[in-house]
Amino acid sequence: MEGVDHLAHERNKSEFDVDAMKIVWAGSPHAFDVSDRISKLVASDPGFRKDNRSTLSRKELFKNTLRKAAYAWKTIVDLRLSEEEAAKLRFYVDEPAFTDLHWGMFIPAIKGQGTEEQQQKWLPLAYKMQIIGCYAQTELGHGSNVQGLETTATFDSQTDEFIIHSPTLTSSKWWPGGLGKVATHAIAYARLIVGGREHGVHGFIVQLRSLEDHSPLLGITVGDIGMKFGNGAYNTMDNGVLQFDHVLDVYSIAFASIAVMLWVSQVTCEGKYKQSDVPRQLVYGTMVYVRQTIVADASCALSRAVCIATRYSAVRRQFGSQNGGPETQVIDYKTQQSRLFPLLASAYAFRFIGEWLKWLYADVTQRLQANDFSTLPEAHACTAGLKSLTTTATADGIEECRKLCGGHGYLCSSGLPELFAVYVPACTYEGDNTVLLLQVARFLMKTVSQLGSRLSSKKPVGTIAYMTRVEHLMQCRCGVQRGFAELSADLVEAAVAHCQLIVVSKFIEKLQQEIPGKGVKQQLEVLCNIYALFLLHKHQGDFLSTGCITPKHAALANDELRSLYSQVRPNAIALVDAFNYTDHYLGSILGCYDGNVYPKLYEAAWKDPLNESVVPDGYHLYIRPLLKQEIRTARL
Ligand SMILES: CCCCCCCCCC/C=C\CCCC(=O)SCCNC(=O)CCNC(=O)[C@H](O)C(C)(C)COP(=O)(O)OP(=O)(O)OC[C@H]1O[C@@H](n2cnc3c(N)ncnc32)[C@H](O)[C@@H]1OP(=O)(O)O
Ligand SMILES: Cc1cc2nc3c(=O)[nH]c(=O)nc-3n(C[C@H](O)[C@H](O)[C@H](O)COP(=O)(O)OP(=O)(O)OC[C@H]3O[C@@H](n4cnc5c(N)ncnc54)[C@H](O)[C@@H]3O)c2cc1C
Repeated sequence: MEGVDHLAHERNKSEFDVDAMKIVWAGSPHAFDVSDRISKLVASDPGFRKDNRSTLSRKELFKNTLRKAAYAWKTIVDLRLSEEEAAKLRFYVDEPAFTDLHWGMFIPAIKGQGTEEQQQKWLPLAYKMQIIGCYAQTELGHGSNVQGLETTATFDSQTDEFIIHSPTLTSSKWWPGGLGKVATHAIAYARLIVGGREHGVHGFIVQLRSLEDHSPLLGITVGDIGMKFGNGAYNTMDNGVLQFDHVLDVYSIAFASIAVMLWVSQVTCEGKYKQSDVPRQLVYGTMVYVRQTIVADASCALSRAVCIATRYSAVRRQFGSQNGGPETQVIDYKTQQSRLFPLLASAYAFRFIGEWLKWLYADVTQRLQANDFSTLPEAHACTAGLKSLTTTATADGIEECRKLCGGHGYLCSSGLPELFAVYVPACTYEGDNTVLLLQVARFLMKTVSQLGSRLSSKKPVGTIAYMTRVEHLMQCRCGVQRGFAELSADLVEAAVAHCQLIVVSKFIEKLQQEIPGKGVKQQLEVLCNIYALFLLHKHQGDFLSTGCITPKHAALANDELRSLYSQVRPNAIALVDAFNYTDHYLGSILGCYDGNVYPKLYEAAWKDPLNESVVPDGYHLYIRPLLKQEIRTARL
């Protein structure tokens, strides 16, 4: 029945202050207020409806996304929302679109790598959306290997301009989000050529389309690369293909390139190239920035899936009826708990590691401004490794949540298939997860060779086993005289172990902070222990081989896990309520707040276009002849 909370009995079991946990999840009372207000604003506005996406054609879907993006911008302007509120609104609109790359990469690239002069030129236009930008780095032939990019930017000292060109088919820019049909400008990465000499990959701001009629400019060929995984999903985004045919950068100011050249290097008006003495990898700065935001995104995506699966697991009953009584809630089965609760713990773990990574990125950015590059290698390794670890775990976790919901998890109305389809490219974009782990492995090898076996002593006591595991994995690999490439698969395992050590240690450090609210810290301690012991159980071979735990310890850890699952059980619904997601944002009948699943599933079925007629199109043409044997049947 509408209005009845079918999960009230679960909510009454909670042993902690849910409202206080909401603040912890949001990060602060202010952050909670903004999230709560904006999520309800979006949920209550029919202009942001999203439950029909799976029934639209690609063109209808894309046009609807453009409508929503324009409507969101109008809402932001009309309500005079702050930058923080506007970002939250785009988050809760929950539709991959060109705006993600405009705000998420194009603007950060200019802010992070542009000089004052170029920021003054481009940022006001970008903030007012008078230009729409994308980040055009990947090419048809190269994505992971940035130094393999083929697009060229040749400096013409006669005209004081750059000629951007795609010399080969494989040099076509390929994948940039927003590029296909919307972006008017790109930050394009190209090989800089000055005076016949090549100076590696640099970034350039290039105008792609007329601001008058949106037609591609002279020398620009641009379009969409076609349908992607899943039906609705990421097909709201116009990932594009772009070719430059000797584009003279005549449509914007003469000096086209962004200041990464002025910051990392310079091209003088006389056509002289001056390499400054900063690490050339600063040209990758935007990727480092996005990787740390992707870690925070992982906690959002995983928590969304876990909220759906947890609420549905409390609603669903299957088997176990005693004397005609109610069947057993599937959330009470130990197998369901052993699959679901580690994901609940991971969602909280990724939330806190995302907070720490945001601090680390801000710290390294501040140091870079003072020409202090001392923490850049660690920042690169951490952002690369944690992006890889959290996105892999989240993609796998969303799929596990779908399976935890049985058959109904496969319905679009569960919200899980689309969430999976939209999320999984995070394991690839912003750096293929294996390629990024190889960067971490390289960092660990260097650290071991510099520090000897002790990778780091600065870890909480509870992580000794985790630290010993990493050192053991590294010693086993570094000890043998074989090349990095030969050992890379093993070193990637050590890299994963290192990242897991960081997540566990930052969760423990979080618990050392002052955390207000009845029972809140206790619940987080249970979740932290679940996260740490679940991984210890999953990788117990590594831990046993280090000798720092015995088989008896491993057995005790497993017993403790079961006990911890029992402690979470009465609090599970409250722990996912703490995410404070609206039904609109969840987009899931199985995860609806009131747990009134079956009537909503049944009602939703009849809304499918296929049910607009009781006799389907095609019956008279194909089925009736079949049934009436009017088609000559093969001799049996
Ligand atoms: C439900 C949620 C739904 C959400 C939906 C939202 C939708 C929208 C979201 C969209 C978000 C993002 C869109 C995606 C955008 C992109 O994909 S942009 C393109 C991303 N591309 C990449 O990430 C490419 C990956 N490759 C690289 O980064 C480099 O090629 C690589 C680092 C692998 C190698 O670089 P090289 O230049 O070849 O360097 P090496 O020789 O390996 O190393 C040399 C030294 O440099 C150090 N290094 C490398 N990178 C960095 C760095 N970034 N910062 C600092 N230092 C770096 C490296 O450690 C070596 O150091 P050493 O010599 O060992 O001391
Ligand atoms: C949805 C989506 C959105 C995107 N948006 C953008 C965007 O806005 N802008 C942009 O510039 N790009 C974008 N990209 C491109 C993305 O950044 C690249 O696809 C990504 O960096 C991976 O590069 P690749 O495609 O070349 O993969 P590859 O490197 O070709 O990966 C193929 C396989 O090779 C393996 N491999 C590669 N190198 C090594 C190595 N050295 N050692 C071991 N294994 C290796 C990988 O692990 C992988 O298994 C997007 C991609 C997607 C899917």
